Amino acid sequence: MTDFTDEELALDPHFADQFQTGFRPACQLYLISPPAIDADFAPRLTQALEGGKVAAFQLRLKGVDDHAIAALAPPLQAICAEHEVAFIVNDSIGLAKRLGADGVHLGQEDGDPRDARKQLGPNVQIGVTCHDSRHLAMEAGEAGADYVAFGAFFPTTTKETLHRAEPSILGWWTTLFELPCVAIGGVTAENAGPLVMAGADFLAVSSAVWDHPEGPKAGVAAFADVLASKPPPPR
Ligand SMILES: Cc1ncc(COP(=O)(O)OP(=O)(O)O)c(N)n1
Ligand SMILES: Cc1nc(C(=O)O)sc1CCOP(=O)(O)O
Ligand SMILES: [Mg+2]
Repeated sequence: MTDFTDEELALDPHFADQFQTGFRPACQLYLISPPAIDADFAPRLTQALEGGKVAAFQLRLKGVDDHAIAALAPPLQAICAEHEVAFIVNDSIGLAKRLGADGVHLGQEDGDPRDARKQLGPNVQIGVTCHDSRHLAMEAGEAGADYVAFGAFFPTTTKETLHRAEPSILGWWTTLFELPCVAIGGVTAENAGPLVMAGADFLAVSSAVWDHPEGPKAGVAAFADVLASKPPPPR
């Protein structure tokens, strides 16, 4: 692919003419696990999923080896299945395959989406971290990703982040491409409005749900209004 800078991509007024945009469903919640979990996590996950519609749950346990994650994942996977929530594994194509997960999320250093597709097949969702880069997002789309993730939009203590994204990248992406985009990084019910209005297909959220003072059910419920703040365009 030709290497345009992000500035060139943002400014080219004819770029949008090459693409057709289609129907986009309303913005949905993509729940990320806390960075570490203990024995009481399964009931907390159930509570969260009872707080409102959640499209996907990502098991993201940094520093825990794949065997340990494989041992604790099945009950969480079952809870997701009961609630019709896609179960996404972070970082590891092999673990996603071993668990029969609904998807895998890959950072820029976590593996090639083409390899993931070969190993996981056509029905498994593959997401790719694209930071604040239009170029990385187009590369991920070309490589067959099912969604691209931009961030971090706000300061977060869940992960050390080196990139800061602006809502305009979501507007740019959704104007040009049908492939869904995820907004991540410090997202709360209070600050998410501009991300939804800019066109985010998913809000990926961890601490705003797990650290909610009234518990994870209230944490998910708190997002209902902002998710509904931009109705999908009519068909
Ligand atoms: C939905 C979503 N977006 C971005 C990330 C971050 O992935 P990565 O850059 O690989 O960082 P780690 O999460 O692995 O620390 C994500 N996990 N999920
Ligand atoms: C996992 C992750 N990835 C990010 C990125 O910018 O790529 S920010 C982030 C942390 C998300 O957790 P919280 O909602 O608590 O900020
Ligand atoms: Mg990763």
